[in-house]
Amino acid sequence: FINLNSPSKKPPKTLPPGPSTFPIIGNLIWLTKSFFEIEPILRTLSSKLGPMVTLHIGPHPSIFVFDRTLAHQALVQNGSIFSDRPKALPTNEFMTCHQRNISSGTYGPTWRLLRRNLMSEILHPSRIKSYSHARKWVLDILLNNLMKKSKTGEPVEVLSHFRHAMFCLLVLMCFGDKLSQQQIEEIEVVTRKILLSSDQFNILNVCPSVTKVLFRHQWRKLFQLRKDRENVLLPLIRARRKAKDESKNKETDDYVLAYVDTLLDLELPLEKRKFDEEEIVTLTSEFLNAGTDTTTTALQWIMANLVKYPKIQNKLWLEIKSVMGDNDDEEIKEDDLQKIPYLKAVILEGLRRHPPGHFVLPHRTTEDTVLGGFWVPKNGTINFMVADMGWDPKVWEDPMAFNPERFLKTDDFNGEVFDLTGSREIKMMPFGVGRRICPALGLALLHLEYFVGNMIWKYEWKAMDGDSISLEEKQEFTVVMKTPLKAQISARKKI
Ligand code: HEM
Repeated sequence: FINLNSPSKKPPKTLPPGPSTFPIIGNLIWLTKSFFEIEPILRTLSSKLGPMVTLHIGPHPSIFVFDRTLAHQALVQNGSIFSDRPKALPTNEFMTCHQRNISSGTYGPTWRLLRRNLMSEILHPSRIKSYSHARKWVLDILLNNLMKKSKTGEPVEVLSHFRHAMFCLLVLMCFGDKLSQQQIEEIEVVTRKILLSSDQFNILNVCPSVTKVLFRHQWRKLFQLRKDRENVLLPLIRARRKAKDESKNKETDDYVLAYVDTLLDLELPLEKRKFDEEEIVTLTSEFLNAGTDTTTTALQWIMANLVKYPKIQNKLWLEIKSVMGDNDDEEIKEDDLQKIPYLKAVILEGLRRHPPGHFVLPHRTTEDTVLGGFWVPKNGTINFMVADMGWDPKVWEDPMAFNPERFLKTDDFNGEVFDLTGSREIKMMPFGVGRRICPALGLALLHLEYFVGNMIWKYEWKAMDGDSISLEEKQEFTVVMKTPLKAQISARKKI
């Protein structure tokens, strides 16, 4: 790795290899493609060209890295150069109030302030603990809904139940109050609409001055989506501000600090003003997007594998039983989770085999630099092949098999519990690594362990007669099951 600012180094000026392309038109065509369409093309290119591949997408080269050692060199060892985000495409810029949120924010004081606020105010372990009654409330909703549905005798299509549970939880963390199921559903509908429509608006980013005329209906649709989001979220933000002003949010038993509370008084470091309402809508909507879809997707993949492989499900249940004893009526408490190492192994294996995102969010370099012997230009976009790293046969034996046992062999990890942050070495990176690593890694793992553990403890899950669970993938906002999981669910018999 060479820092080109060092005068003694002669920089190579060769970009990583890539396919030949028609200038301008070729660049524009890539812009219209989703990551899911690009992924297999990149894989084929990498098998011929090596661990780094360049595509010319839009005005700057986009570099894709397959190699975990190079990912570590870039994101961990040289994080200050590789942690910026590219300038947002026009449609994203519009939806994020000029990138004024965490995930698309440029590497600088505003991003730092927002990220630190989220991590210290909401994602700090003691604060996460304060939401434990919310998790119990949501677990009851989820278990009741699943059981109600299964009593009809029909196989249960679980995805909508998982998603609703995650929305109940994240909406509560975001806005503080237990909203009605109808209000939560409204938020769910508008958030999903925005997530699912992002590819549909890709075309608008090709010469916006032209598409604003040619595709004005599409632009109008995008405006309407932003308005719909505002209509649903703004009343909640205002209600919380009013409550704060009137009662100074007395620390009563019911009171929990919500994400929106922490945003109301925050001051933009450069502009020296508070965030306006539209910006707070963007930030709360980011919280809901980032927290619900990823976890819902992971939940579905993990439960699908437990249905597909009953032996693994049974082993997990027996291990839970060894901790819970005959307390069949009790749910697994959060403090009990760490006593069930096989549960952690199942979750890690789920995230390795089926990471919800097959890429990280695009990063941008702040300097000319060199990685893997190639030039990475300043302002170049660089991304990392998350799924491929978790499936690397040089690291993982029989990588496409679902085998949680691999996470129990601590000798493979120098006698330690597996480190997901990749700080010393990357073996997989479903949450990214380095300065842009998912700030909610701990919360996400807790949600997955708590809900998967309890769903297996309370119910037995079986495939429908004659049905084999298909692991085929489909790209939505995350990479989801092409055929959503349907299962027969029954209460565990007392033994
Ligand atoms: C299984 C669940 C989750 C997975 C697999 C996941 C994965 C990721 C990944 C891959 C990134 C991008 C890292 C990069 O660009 O290098 C990311 C960023 C982010 N995630 Fe998560 N995430 C999950 C859950 C959550 C939850 C529950 C929240 C919030 C409540 C959240 C909030 C964020 C935010 C704000 C960022 C942007 C960080 C930044 O740019 O500094 N995520 N996540």
